[in-house]
Amino acid sequence: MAMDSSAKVIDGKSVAKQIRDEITAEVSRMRESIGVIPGLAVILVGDRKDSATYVRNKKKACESVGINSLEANLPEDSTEEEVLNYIAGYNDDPSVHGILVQLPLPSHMNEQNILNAVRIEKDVDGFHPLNIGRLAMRGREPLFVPCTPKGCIELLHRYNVSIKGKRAVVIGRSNIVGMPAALLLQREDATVSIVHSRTSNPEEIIRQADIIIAAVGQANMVRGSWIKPGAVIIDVGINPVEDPNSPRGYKLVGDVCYEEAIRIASAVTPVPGGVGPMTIAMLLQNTLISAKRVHHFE
Ligand SMILES: NC(=O)C1=CN([C@@H]2O[C@H](COP(=O)(O)OP(=O)(O)OC[C@H]3O[C@@H](n4cnc5c(N)ncnc54)[C@H](OP(=O)(O)O)[C@@H]3O)[C@@H](O)[C@H]2O)C=CC1
Ligand SMILES: Nc1nc(=O)c2c([nH]1)NC[C@@H]1CN(c3ccc(C(=O)N[C@@H](CCC(=O)O)C(=O)O)cc3)C=[N+]21
Repeated sequence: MAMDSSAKVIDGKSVAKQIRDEITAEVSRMRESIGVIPGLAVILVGDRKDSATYVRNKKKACESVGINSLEANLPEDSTEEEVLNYIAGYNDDPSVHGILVQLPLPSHMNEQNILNAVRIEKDVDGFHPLNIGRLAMRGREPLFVPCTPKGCIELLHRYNVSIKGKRAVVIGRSNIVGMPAALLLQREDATVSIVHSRTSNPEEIIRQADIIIAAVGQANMVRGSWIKPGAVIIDVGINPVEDPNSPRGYKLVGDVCYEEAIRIASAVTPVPGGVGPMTIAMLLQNTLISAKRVHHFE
């Protein structure tokens, strides 16, 4: 069995580019036929370096497809009320079709109050409890699906990985990635197990997976010996590790040991260049969906 040479790299960066091209075409068709330009508002509180980088990337991505981007940069010591005021302003602003509050928020703020305040019609992150609730229920449809899990499923679809009836294991159960990823896989008729920090024998469970979505935040945690030969691996983790050879002094690695995984899996997403760019593409897609929906534009 030629496991070694058959493993495929799932190129999230190029799929994301393809999706951005599709969005660019739709945005200009919409502008030309009804004169509406989709708008995304991003609220960033504090000056975490990683968050600032992500917000900058989101803004650049908006510009690249012709979506208007608005940005509110609030100081770390802002009050919850100030954040809520910005949300209220964007909720009422008809030029804004999507609102994203960058997470994590400073610890003195109540994340739940803030996420609840975003109008569900503009909840392009899909984090409002009503959207998550609908995602969890059979026969209901959320207005928006969370971007990172949506990007993971989109990669599986675009690489013709069938999900129905397969055993999927999601590692991690966070509100923003693991939990909605498990719900989406279940909606796609996979048989889903969730592994978390209290799981006993995680390796044994992970080894049964035809599809693995890893969203843990632990560099290289999943080893080659934990992987069933031929499994498909979506690695969401983004972990900085020291690297004296890089000009920044660090490099980014996933939650899965890539060098080992590529020898045994049938397909693997790299880090960087895997899920990250897809997250941003899905955010643009959700913003477009929102603008189309309010303006009844097909
Ligand atoms: N590519 C992208 O677009 C994105 C990437 N990320 C990256 O994905 C990773 C996960 O992010 P996020 O979900 O926000 O992280 P969280 O820290 O919120 O959640 C981590 C989850 O992993 C579980 N976990 C932690 N340690 C272990 C372990 N040793 N074994 C099994 N499970 C474990 C935790 O379990 P428990 O619930 O028991 O605590 C928790 O459910 C991070 O590296 C983050 O940077 C995040 C968002 C988007
Ligand atoms: N409300 C909210 N919504 C989010 O979607 C959200 C959030 N908060 N908080 C933080 C996480 C993280 N996240 C990423 C987005 C893009 C990349 C990304 O583009 N990564 C590139 C490059 C990374 C780099 O070089 O720094 C890659 O993996 O190739 C990574 C991570 C969105 N998140």
